[in-house]
Amino acid sequence: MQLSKLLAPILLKKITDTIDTLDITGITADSRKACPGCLFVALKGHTVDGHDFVAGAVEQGAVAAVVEREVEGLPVPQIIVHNTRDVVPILASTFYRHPSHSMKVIGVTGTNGKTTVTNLIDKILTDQGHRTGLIGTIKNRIGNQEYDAANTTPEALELQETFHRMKEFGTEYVAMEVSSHALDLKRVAGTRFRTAVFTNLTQDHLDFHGSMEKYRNAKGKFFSQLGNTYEDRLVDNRFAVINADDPEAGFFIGQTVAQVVTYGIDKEADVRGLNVQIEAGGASFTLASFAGSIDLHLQMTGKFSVYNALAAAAACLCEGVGLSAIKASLESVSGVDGRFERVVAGQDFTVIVDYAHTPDSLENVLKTIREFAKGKVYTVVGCGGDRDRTKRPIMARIAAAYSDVAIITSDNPRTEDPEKILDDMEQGLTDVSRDRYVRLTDRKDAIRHAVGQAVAGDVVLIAGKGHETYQIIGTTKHHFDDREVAVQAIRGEL
Ligand SMILES: CC(=O)N[C@H]1[C@@H](OP(=O)(O)OP(=O)(O)OC[C@H]2O[C@@H](n3ccc(=O)[nH]c3=O)[C@H](O)[C@@H]2O)O[C@H](CO)[C@@H](O)[C@@H]1O[C@H](C)C(=O)N[C@@H](C)C(=O)N[C@H](CCC(=O)O)C(=O)O
Ligand SMILES: Nc1ncnc2c1ncn2[C@@H]1O[C@H](COP(=O)(O)OP(=O)(O)OP(=O)(O)O)[C@@H](O)[C@H]1O
Ligand SMILES: N[C@H](CCC[C@H](N)C(=O)O)C(=O)O
Ligand SMILES: [Mg+2]
Repeated sequence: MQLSKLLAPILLKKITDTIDTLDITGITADSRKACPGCLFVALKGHTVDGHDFVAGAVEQGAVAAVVEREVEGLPVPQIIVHNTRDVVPILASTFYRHPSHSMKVIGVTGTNGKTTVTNLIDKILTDQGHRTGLIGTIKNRIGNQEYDAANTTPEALELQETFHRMKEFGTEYVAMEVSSHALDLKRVAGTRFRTAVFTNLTQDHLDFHGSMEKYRNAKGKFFSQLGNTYEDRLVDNRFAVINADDPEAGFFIGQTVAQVVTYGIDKEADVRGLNVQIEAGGASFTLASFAGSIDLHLQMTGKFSVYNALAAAAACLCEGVGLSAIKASLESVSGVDGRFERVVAGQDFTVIVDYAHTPDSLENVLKTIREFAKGKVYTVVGCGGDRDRTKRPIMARIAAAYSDVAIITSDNPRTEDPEKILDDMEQGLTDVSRDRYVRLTDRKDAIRHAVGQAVAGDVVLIAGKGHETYQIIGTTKHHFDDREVAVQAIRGEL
């Protein structure tokens, strides 16, 4: 693509040399991925500054660079802009010819439930015979082809390239998770969304956002940007699907000019779950909506699963999918990888692996378990290193409050000292008696201990890692799968 065409929509401060005849073959923000003929964009990161790698990118073949400040001695033209992070999503979307404009992209944001809701939306739309794509924490998928996901929401360049490949494949619908980091770091700024879904807002990521208000405002941007240009509104409908029961529902509704569709259980809503029954093997409810009412029996349990099903149903009702089709798809889902996943290896007690890594999700999962546990509840839980420190004592307190025994342990300590993370967790246990919790730094020891104590009728919850198949210690990823370790522990092979 001609560089001058690519730069047309961008407000430039200065160009250091003529670019009239320059064609570029690609764009990258990572010097290590620079190819001959590409454009390099220098981003200031949390660890390093991309401006320090412009020369390296040029050595690898970059023919021009977009920068915030001129780098001395470069043999290629430099395009100087005010903020490269603002510019990169526009460049990415323009380079790939705005792929999100020709698909219906349904984005899901919220502290908990994004992966589950996107998977449910994807299931309903795929069952309708649509070509679909999925972007999220566990994996990205185009048709039947799966790709590893480094982040829940990819950086703008990777995202637009993924959209491009989806479009080439003939994808009609994309269900994607939109994290608050992505909103803050402008990863989705170049994306046109058909629908924005809000699940809930509770504490997480305070290390990154600084306060709950800033965290909420980051998510608010998703709704304020939805269909907010005149041109956008002329094209087709935009929907904001909002959890009416969340205390912040009003805030999110107030942010958007899109058509609001609410869902909920406790409060009046456009798509409502009535007569909710939670059992060990699933959840039943009546879905009452503007399209009629229908009874549903989910294989997934917990009130939170009803919310996730309602969110997915509301988003798909906006697409004109019929209620009975929605029911059939939702009822056929046995669960999502690593979310309330049962581990069965011949034992006479229940073992559940779940991705609860926030105070709210842990509380929800434990409340659900408490509703059907006949015996004792053992909870294995840790908190991630290099992440929100303030959630650590809260999560430990929740684990102890709802369990007979809480086993606090490590969950991706990353570059922090695992013992310090456990010290932080223990701050929440100062008034909990010592026989109600155990501290075992090694996650294998913690799982072995919980499984070793459990007898018939008991429940062991292993929380925090879900689908993850690794434990990050320092900067090294070691293979670790809670489900595998649980099976080994049950079989006495640990
Ligand atoms: C805080 C955060 O989001 N960090 C992301 C960020 O890393 P960073 O700011 O440290 O980047 P950096 O290493 O300083 O590099 C700055 C720039 O220099 C470039 N560079 C760097 C080195 C080099 O040799 N050459 C070079 O050009 C880099 O490509 C980059 O453009 O940019 C990286 C490259 O795209 C991301 O992988 C990284 O995500 C890290 C792995 C991460 O853990 N992110 C988490 C916090 C996150 O985003 N989580 C949310 C989900 C949360 C949830 O769902 O609950 C998510 O969407 O995944
Ligand atoms: N609607 C919900 N409300 C509260 N907790 C939920 C909800 N849905 C799922 N959970 C809990 O949160 C955990 C994570 O669910 P899920 O992976 O769907 O969320 P997520 O928002 O994608 O998380 P992440 O931010 O890590 O990507 C689940 O394992 C479950 O414990
Ligand atoms: N998306 C979340 C995942 C947390 C998963 C948990 N296992 C941890 O490592 O803290 C994050 O990056 O904060
Ligand atoms: Mg997710």
